[in-house]
Amino acid sequence: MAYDMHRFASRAELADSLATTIAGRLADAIAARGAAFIAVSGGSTPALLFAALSRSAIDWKRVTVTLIDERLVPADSPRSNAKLVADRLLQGPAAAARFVPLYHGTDAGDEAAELARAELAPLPWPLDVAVLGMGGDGHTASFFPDAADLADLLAADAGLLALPVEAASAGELRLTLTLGKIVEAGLLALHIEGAEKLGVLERALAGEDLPIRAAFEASPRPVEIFWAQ
Ligand SMILES: O=C1O[C@H](COP(=O)(O)O)[C@@H](O)[C@H](O)[C@H]1O
Repeated sequence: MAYDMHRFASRAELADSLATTIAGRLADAIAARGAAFIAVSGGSTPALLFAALSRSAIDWKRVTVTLIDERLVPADSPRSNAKLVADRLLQGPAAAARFVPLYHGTDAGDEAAELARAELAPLPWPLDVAVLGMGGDGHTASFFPDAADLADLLAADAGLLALPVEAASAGELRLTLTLGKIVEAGLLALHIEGAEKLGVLERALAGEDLPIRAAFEASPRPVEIFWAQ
């Protein structure tokens, strides 16, 4: 397991630094092949990051944005990660980006996964950037510790692209990108904030069997950890 730890004095500094790093990777991808592809997480953590990233002066019309994971809820639900992206990231210059959601109007897990796969398959894989978050329970993407089939989900064929996830602690049914597709990203960043999450991450890195550990184990390159108190 390899990683680089980037610590910041404030969450605003973290957001600016991570946004600059991501924008640089996207600009490099655009220069190299005319397009860039990023998957972002939802939840409560990324709002500041999204605001900073949305202001980046890159050629956003060449950028495709999708989600690391999603709750199977309508796009106007406050629980929707797509809503967070629409409200906070796809603003200003970044409004020109193409957004590919994971939720397509059904909350039936297998059907939702099939619809998402059809949208995801033609995208320009591998991801240039994947931004993971982590819950206080050690989940990342929608790999929840109490998902009955967690081992199968983590080991799923990367080519499946999207997997349905059911876990009591997750609330709604969810979709997640496969771990294999996430860790293929040219830049795999983990964005976490607060002492509690840092403690959870440290336990995972020390050997505790939490889902976040699987991302580090699967990643072929160092995971870039961005943390602020
Ligand atoms: O459920 C989710 O939680 C994680 C972490 O969210 P946070 O609110 O603690 O920041 C997030 O990475 C994931 O995308 C989201 O669906």
